[in-house]
Amino acid sequence: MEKTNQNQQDAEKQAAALAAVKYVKEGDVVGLGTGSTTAFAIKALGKRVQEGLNITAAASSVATEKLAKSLGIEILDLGTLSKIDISIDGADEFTESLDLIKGGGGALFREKIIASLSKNAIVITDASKKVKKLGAFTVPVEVIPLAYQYVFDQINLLGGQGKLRIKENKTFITDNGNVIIDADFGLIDNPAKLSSDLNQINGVLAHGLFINITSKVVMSEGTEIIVFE
Ligand SMILES: O=C(CO)[C@H](O)[C@H](O)COP(=O)(O)O
Repeated sequence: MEKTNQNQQDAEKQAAALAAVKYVKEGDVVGLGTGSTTAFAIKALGKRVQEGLNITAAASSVATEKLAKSLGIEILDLGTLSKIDISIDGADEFTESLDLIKGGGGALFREKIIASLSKNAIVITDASKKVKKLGAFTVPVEVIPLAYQYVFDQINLLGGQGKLRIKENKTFITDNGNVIIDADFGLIDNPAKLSSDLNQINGVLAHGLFINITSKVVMSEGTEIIVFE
């Protein structure tokens, strides 16, 4: 990506993050996603905390937990929570019907738990993430390692082309100790059906299709903030 485009995209990410952080209220339990857009939100939230806002938070990744703690945000154990008031997370793609592909950063499982627990699951994006149909971005599928080949073959039977995620010349391992298959299904006509088909494969911990979980998408485009809900 050219530098000016990158700067523009970062400015949009930050603007969406700042707009979303305004929804957080005193006393809220806040779910924190993972990624570069969410990092802008965590920093803005940290600032509000330093100014006196009382909140607690749940983190979707080790990286997010580390960043939040460094800013003075108290982190709760996700496994003990039955509800989250509001969550803020990014996405790799979204449609106007609020279906998403997530997991580019590999935190999809905990992100899905956080979004599922959230009364108000807010997604923040720059304008490049909005699509008519999901699927230009491959669907991340988190797989328990011993089921790798089985899941790979099942993805193939569903019409997908899987690829083991590699990062810095090594197999990418998630915070949960699993691997990720990035699955290319082409443009997806029926994301809800594909989501349910992937859920039924033994060995799949989670996949990056987020269907009917999101409350609103706060998107920044140029100088405008557009909210889809
Ligand atoms: O799902 C995610 C991590 O698992 C991220 O929210 C997604 O990849 C978007 O990342 P970024 O904000 O860096 O563009």
